[in-house]
Amino acid sequence: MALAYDPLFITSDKSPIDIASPPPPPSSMILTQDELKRIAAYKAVDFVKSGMVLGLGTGSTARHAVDRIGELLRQGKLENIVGIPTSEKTEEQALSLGIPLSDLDAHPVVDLSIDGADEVDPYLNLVKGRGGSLLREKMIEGASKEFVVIVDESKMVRHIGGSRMALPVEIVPFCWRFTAGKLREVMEGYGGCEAKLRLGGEKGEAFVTDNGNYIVDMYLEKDMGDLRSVSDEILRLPGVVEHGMFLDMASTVIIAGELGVRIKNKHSSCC
Ligand SMILES: O=C[C@H](O)[C@H](O)[C@H](O)COP(=O)(O)O
Repeated sequence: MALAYDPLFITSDKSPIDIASPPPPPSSMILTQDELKRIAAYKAVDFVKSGMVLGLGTGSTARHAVDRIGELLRQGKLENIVGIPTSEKTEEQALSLGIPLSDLDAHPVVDLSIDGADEVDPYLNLVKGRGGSLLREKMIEGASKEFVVIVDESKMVRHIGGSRMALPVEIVPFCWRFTAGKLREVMEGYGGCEAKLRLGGEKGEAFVTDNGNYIVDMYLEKDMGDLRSVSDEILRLPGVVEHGMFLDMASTVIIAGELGVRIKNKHSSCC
């Protein structure tokens, strides 16, 4: 499907993202958030080459990238792709598109992963997992030589947690209240948080991840400061499996906005 955007608007910015800059001049073309997601996704698929092992992300943005890869395979414009899905949902989508699939056991090194994110800070640190798929995503994207993140501009934040929405932590179901309490205690040293069990079904039961675990969503009260130190403390808690901060993992972030597409590369971002 043809995209309604002007490729001349694709820019590659060497400075940190300035989210305080004045709004762009009015554009005659109003794109929906989903169209922006698709624009970012299609741009990311330009990085894909025949023969690659690809990490296939999860969520409403990554879904467009997976669709596009399927389309290019069908058209014969891509060949010999092996996809490694980051969730059962993506696996189902990829299978329906005829994308050949494998896993990290068979392919411990992934050439390129493409995935969405819930937040991106100016240093390209991410929050992921609001859709519940953070563990497999972190394993596969952590094993990738290149990790391209695709977002619409609403995902850009000044600091991790800055959207005031959930920072997910995957935990084992055993005594989840105890682990949620420990997470609150840890976070007291970093500005405090509310920590709530994520619920999934109509009957108010806990959301269960593809790995059979629960998710506690942390709502931060302040900028946490030293993210590496928060990460280490959270991961030291015995009931915690993984958290949704993806620190220093993204090599490129593609941001689609009303004015076009900006591309941020890790090595051109600040600090
Ligand atoms: O668990 C979900 C994943 O981390 C998603 O990549 C993330 O939540 C972004 O999803 P979306 O593209 O739907 O905003």
